[in-house]
Amino acid sequence: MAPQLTGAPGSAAAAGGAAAVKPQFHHYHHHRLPARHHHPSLLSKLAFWSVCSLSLLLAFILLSPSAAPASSSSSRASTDSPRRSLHATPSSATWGGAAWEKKVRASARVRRANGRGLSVLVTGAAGFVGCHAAAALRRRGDGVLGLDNFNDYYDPALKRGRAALLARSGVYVVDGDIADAELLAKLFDVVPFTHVLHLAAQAGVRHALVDPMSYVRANVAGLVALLEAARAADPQPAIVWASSSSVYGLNSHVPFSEHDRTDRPASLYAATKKAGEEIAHVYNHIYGLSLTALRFFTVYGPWGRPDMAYFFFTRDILAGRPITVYESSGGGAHQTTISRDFTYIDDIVKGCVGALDTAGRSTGSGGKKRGPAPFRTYNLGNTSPVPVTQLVDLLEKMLKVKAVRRIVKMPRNGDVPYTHANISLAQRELGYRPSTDLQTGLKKFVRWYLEYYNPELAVKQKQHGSGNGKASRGRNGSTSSAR
Ligand SMILES: O=C(O)[C@H]1O[C@H](OP(=O)(O)OP(=O)(O)OC[C@H]2O[C@@H](n3ccc(=O)[nH]c3=O)[C@H](O)[C@@H]2O)[C@H](O)[C@@H](O)[C@@H]1O
Repeated sequence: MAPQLTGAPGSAAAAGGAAAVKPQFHHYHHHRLPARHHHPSLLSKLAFWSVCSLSLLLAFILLSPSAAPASSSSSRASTDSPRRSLHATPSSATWGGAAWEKKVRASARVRRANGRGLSVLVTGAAGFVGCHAAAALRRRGDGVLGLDNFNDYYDPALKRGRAALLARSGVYVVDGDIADAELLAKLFDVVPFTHVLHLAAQAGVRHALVDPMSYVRANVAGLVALLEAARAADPQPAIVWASSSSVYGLNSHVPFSEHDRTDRPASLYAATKKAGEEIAHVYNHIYGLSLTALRFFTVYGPWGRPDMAYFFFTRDILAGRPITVYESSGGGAHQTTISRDFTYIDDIVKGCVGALDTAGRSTGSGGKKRGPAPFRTYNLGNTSPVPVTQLVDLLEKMLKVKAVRRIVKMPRNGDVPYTHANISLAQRELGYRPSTDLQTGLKKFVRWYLEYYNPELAVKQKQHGSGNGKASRGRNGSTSSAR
């Protein structure tokens, strides 16, 4: 791991920019009615069905982020001046213009001495996994361009921090949304990407109870927007993308193998990832896109996601706040303890890079399939599940603070009790070999966390090898991240 990235952020929450939608379709329905010859009941029926169709159409448009009007594209087609993205993002992103294109090209340029390398578009590059993967690719000389909408699912400052690190190593992260078809078309136009590492997503299992539509926008509509752009691109890139261990849902056959059932998701998040796997199959089948889905198992590490348990447990333990630890509500052979196959970020990054390196080519061009292309699915886990209670024990030891535990029965919030990856397929075909156990990886996370959020405590712990856990809050504030 490069010194600047001793941990990693997970997949960035993507898409979902609220587009201003102008309903321009009223006339379409009206002008089809020959007004004079209608019987009153026929008229009322027609009026009724018109209203129904209009409502449906309106609902569809309002719920679809890719529905931004593509009007006035000609006036915006100039490459000479920057323009606002069609999809508002919290940062009011701009893109376009000659200087912008130059930056995009420079970032995506392969830097290996032999000139042979990948040119990769990394979506969700300001996210946890995205930022680490982009940095790893850049380190070996591949061309890397990032794309992220910097949304506020969790503290955007953390995402900006990751993007700043990438900028220092020469990776530019375009501030834009995967659902912005115009932006994607432009990117593929400017750079003939060989690969896309698609990590932009709405992540998090429990948040789907709070904002279900954000999952549909990012993980379904956003994925389709990306695949549409990729299938129309010439050359078509090979695509490697983040699915999730959560697709195994209520599967109780362990360890989870790629051959196991994935048709019983326990959360909307899982259902949208599963939908993504099916959608990917369609694009592989019709357009010859090379598609590889990676099922990540609870990825953790430095620069991680504040919405994940290991992260906010750390924050709350340090602040002396109680943490809620779920215990099994019983039933099922493997469900006595809530456990996760926690997987360290560097191992996940190796899996991503292995998947990119072994991805066969897409066979289509300009939207036309020329032959069968690879369609692959791999588990990327650690293959050694650890109970969540043990995770808390480890954190207490490393932080030197006793946690205030509130033990509660696991609520029906989309969580599954147990995950355990069978990784033999990834081992065989990607050369994937995870090498970091939870204790080692968590130590690296805690070191990063203290340095980032609580540098005084970090120094104290380093100097004295002990801490009282009540040290002052760091310059970034240990409670700053949104959940
Ligand atoms: O592997 C995956 O596919 C998924 O991993 C994580 O989901 P999860 O494993 O549920 O990770 P956390 O949300 O960090 O939860 C870890 C464990 O802590 C437990 N937990 C969570 C929250 C809490 O307050 N208390 C608690 O005991 C959960 O039930 C779970 O067993 C990510 O959040 C998902 O985005 C990802 O797709």
